[in-house]
Amino acid sequence: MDAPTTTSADNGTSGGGGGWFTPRKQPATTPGTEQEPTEGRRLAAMRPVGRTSTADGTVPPAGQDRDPGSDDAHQSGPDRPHHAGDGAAAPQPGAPPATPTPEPPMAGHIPPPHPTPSTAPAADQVPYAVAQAATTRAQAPGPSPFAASEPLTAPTSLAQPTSLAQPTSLTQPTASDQLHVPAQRPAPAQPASPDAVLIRRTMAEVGPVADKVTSYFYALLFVRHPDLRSLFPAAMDTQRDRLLKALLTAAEHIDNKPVLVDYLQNLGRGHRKYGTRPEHYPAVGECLIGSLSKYAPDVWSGEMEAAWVRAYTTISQVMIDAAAADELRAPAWWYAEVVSHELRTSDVAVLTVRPDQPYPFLAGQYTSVETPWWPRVWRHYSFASAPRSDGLLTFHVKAVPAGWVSNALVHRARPGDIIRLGPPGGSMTVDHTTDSGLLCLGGGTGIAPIKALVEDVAEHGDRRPVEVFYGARTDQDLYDIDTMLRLKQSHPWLEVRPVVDRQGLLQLPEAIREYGPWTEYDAYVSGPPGMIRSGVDVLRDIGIPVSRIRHDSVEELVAAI
Ligand SMILES: NC(=O)C1=CN([C@@H]2O[C@H](COP(=O)(O)OP(=O)(O)OC[C@H]3O[C@@H](n4cnc5c(N)ncnc54)[C@H](O)[C@@H]3O)[C@@H](O)[C@H]2O)C=CC1
Repeated sequence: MDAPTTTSADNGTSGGGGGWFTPRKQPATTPGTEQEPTEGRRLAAMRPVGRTSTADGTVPPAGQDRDPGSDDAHQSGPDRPHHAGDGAAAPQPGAPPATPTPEPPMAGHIPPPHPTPSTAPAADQVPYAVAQAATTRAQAPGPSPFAASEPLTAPTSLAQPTSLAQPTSLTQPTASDQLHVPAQRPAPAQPASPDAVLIRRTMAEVGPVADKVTSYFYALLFVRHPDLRSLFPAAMDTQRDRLLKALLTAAEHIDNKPVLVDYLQNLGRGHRKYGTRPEHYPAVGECLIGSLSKYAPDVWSGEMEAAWVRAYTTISQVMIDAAAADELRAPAWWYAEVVSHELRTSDVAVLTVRPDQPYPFLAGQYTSVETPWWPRVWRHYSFASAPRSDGLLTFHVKAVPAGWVSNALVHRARPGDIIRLGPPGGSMTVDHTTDSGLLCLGGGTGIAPIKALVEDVAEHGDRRPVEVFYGARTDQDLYDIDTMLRLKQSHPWLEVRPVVDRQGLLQLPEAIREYGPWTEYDAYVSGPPGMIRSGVDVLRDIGIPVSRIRHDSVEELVAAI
């Protein structure tokens, strides 16, 4: 994600407010308690997780604590890439938002405030299945293999409304923080509900003017609720529409409850790090309705608005419930100190950090990262190792053109710097209930989570065959090949095959055709969006059912710019 970002709404809040929606359940904490009050204490109390301190209090090089195959132990080797990027032109900290002045809000558009949670439309509108899931989930990320059947990728771009009945292509960009879950679940083959029909009608109408809708939405939000501005990055140009896209994506999938609940719960949990509170949701809902009604005047009606209110109420409630449940078991974010920074190539660095509190995650997952140089700008990166006894976390970061976070992490970060981490996400994890082989495709820095998966299999002692195809553009770009070959030497069940592009004649996915058969393998694909797309195509073509193909959300990769 960051590593796959999973798409992530690198920013966001929810909120806007008209009062027509009242959260059913309020978290126990009061506004702000997650953030400022604890921040100073946590920074002051930064402590090692596991055994990382030496007798003199210094932190030893991360590699000293790792097993032979760790990134930290690795040396040499060319290297390379990472993530899709960090964004557009780097903004100046504190730069004003690129939002236009909104036209006067439409008077009387938002229904009057609803006073009590119990009578709020939300409570009644949340389907049982959704409500139940919202209260029973939010536990550990879980190994949740998600079987990928058709990539029901979220819809995406405002300009391209999609149908649940028609799995969208992997090319669809989406938004949100943990949007990758929906991309890999099957869509129910049932007729769209009346609300879904209305919502899609709106989407089709606003699609051609998506940019205007986005600009207006944020302008409205910040003008009406200036207090929410501080929850967003100073420069909004590259991520201003992620929140809106996430909401629209969710609304469009309002019929697909299993996918929607997973997605929204991740979204709700992920929004804790932005400081999002339940009371922010009505503000966002009001501005969402205001924006849509303004730009879809020909189809907008009371019936249409009611459908959106119901959808948003459901969406909000699931997010709020997930965040509240998460509050009981995990911090909104973790501070982490950089303890090791190794430049593998001119643009790829391997960073190891020590979180201030234990950080539970599963091999194959990713997290979001915020640097001190770009406040509130978050990017996703995969964990490059399975969970370690010393609690350290390693990331592979490639500095991409105009990438704020990636360039900061590669070229600016040094041991001692403090970054923040969001919660773990992603379902590209090993299913330990089977003994199927693993066919892994890692392109560029996409090798990071693949390495974690290999370590995970090794730690379980499964002895399952694991075949890794490691693709790169040049020999120098195989920055972690030494590590992978060391792992291979230690584990007879592991095969590692570097695949260097032959002037574009042979790219990673195609190389697997020369080996096999792979029909008994579970497949894992990690790398740039184009590689994931073609990788999934090749895997299906050689007979691996889509339900056995796992990858992070392409949308997140795209969003991780
Ligand atoms: N840093 C991290 O933790 C993770 C990063 N990623 C993603 O991995 C990507 C890595 O970027 P780079 O290192 O620059 O990789 P890259 O662009 O150099 O590509 C690596 C290899 O992937 C294959 N490939 C690339 N594009 C392809 C296409 N369209 N079709 C078929 N094969 C293709 C080629 O074999 C290429 O050599 C980024 O998009 C990043 O978001 C994914 C997971 C984790």
